[in-house]
Amino acid sequence: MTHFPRPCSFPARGRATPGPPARGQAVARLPAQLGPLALSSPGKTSLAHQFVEGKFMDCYDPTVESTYSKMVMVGKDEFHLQLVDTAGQDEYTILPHSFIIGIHGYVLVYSVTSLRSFQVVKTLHNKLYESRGKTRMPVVLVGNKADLSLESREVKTDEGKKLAESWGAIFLESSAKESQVTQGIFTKIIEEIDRVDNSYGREHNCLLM
Ligand SMILES: Nc1nc2c(ncn2[C@@H]2O[C@H](COP(=O)(O)OP(=O)(O)OP(=O)(O)O)[C@@H](O)[C@H]2O)c(=O)[nH]1
Repeated sequence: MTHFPRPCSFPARGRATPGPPARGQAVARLPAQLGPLALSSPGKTSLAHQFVEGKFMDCYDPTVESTYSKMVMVGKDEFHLQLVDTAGQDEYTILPHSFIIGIHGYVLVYSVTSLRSFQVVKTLHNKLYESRGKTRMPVVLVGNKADLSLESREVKTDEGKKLAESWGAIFLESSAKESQVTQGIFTKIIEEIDRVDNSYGREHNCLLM
């Protein structure tokens, strides 16, 4: 039997379009797959919510677009992370400029229980890479819902690992139910943004420091 998660009782998440990033801000996006049904939704909002609020939401509303803000300490440095949780994507989505301009890094989320979501992140990565002029881009690939039973798994850990390797990206499996694992995703993307940015040279350092 197909299980549809209950809708969230609070008002649907609204649109909050981010402005250009200020100095010292790191902006990360979570584009993922189109999710008219919760079953095909990999858990971007749940990860963002766990990261910012420290809670797991066991309900589902399709995301429009939301922006979260959080100060994050990585090592001795403090970052102001602006996080854009995007509406679900699919392989036919034409990426808007706002996905590219002023965005420092991407957390690409698929669900380990959905092969389709894995295929969609591949397409999304290609589109982002092309749109950004094939420059290095900080990416963390996340296989979410790893807490679900082995029988429901459609993407093996190794497949995720290999894909991330082929991109030169970081790979993690996660469960939005687990606070520490979720925090780890955002620490990694900040470290990755910092690493890639530093390797460009001093001028770009200014944007992040
Ligand atoms: N078991 C389990 N369920 C999860 C996890 N992450 C999210 N979910 C559930 O999956 C459903 C969809 O989660 P969302 O966070 O709304 O997914 P989304 O990617 O933002 O979805 P769209 O807005 O459609 O793009 C919800 O019912 C969540 O409770 C997880 O790590 N484990």
